[in-house]
Amino acid sequence: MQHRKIAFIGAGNMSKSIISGLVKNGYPASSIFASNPSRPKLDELHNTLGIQISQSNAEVVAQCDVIVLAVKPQLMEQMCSDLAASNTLDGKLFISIAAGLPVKRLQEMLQGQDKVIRTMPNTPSALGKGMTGLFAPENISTADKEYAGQLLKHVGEIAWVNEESLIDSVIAAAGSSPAYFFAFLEAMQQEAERQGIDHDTARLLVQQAMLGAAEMVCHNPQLEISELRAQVTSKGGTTAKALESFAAHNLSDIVAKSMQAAVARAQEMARTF
Ligand SMILES: NC(=O)C1=CN([C@@H]2O[C@H](COP(=O)(O)OP(=O)(O)OC[C@H]3O[C@@H](n4cnc5c(N)ncnc54)[C@H](OP(=O)(O)O)[C@@H]3O)[C@@H](O)[C@H]2O)C=CC1
Ligand SMILES: O=C(O)[C@@H]1CCC=N1
Repeated sequence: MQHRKIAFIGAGNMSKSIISGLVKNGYPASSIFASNPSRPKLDELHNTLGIQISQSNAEVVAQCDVIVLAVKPQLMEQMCSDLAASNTLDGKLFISIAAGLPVKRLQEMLQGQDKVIRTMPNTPSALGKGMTGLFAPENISTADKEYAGQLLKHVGEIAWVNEESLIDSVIAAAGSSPAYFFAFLEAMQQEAERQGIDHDTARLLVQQAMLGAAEMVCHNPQLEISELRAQVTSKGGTTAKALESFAAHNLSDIVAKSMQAAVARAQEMARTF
């Protein structure tokens, strides 16, 4: 792929995850720039990954062709307005990773720059195991779409959606969902410890079971996930009892409502920011 010069505006958790994955998977560090108001995160990125850094957004933008908008949604408007004042944005491709900010709103914030692709990545990108949803409006060229897709393929799987509203569903299913799995594992580890297993062993038990389960899902695409569940569930056995307890507490409903809450928050952010 082309290794266009790319600037990450905001060097927080998500930028760090994507940049780590990019460098580990062969995107040249010399073509990756990041800016951030405070220094420590930049220094860490420079020292560990060898990328170019600056505390000035305008400075990195001036040197790059692709700009990743990676600040918190509530800070995006101010940051874009400051950038637009630098008069260095014409012709550049913008890739937003922000939750809840529609392309149209981002174009307004960028004061008329219209080459904006909206994406929703997740933090496992740092290990090359990311999942990113992408949406490109009609004015985006095939070359820019291909670049954005290939860029994010460096850090995991990608899925294009053809309606922008579906990006909110990508947030609920993949952007936010690593945290759901962490919360589930935390609860399991806690209960294993309560039952008498020591802290480290409890962690090993739940993390290895989760990894094994995830690998089984990935390696058996021909099987529905429900079939993999059935294979563990001996008639009259222990798993059946645990699953009965999940059902009695409406696990599916809990999950559905939580994902709907994530979508609703994304929609609320679109109205607020
Ligand atoms: N975390 C996640 O799992 C995911 C996050 N996202 C999206 O990624 C974006 C960033 O989130 P996340 O990385 O978690 O947040 P972080 O707070 O970790 O990172 C945001 C960074 O932006 C910096 N920043 C603040 N103001 C400016 C500015 N004016 N110019 C440049 N940088 C600035 C902050 O610097 P400082 O701390 O020094 O103030 C901080 O380092 C959000 O829009 C979020 O919706 C998307 C998918 C997943
Ligand atoms: O919690 C958030 O708003 C961001 C978007 C998806 C993951 N983190």
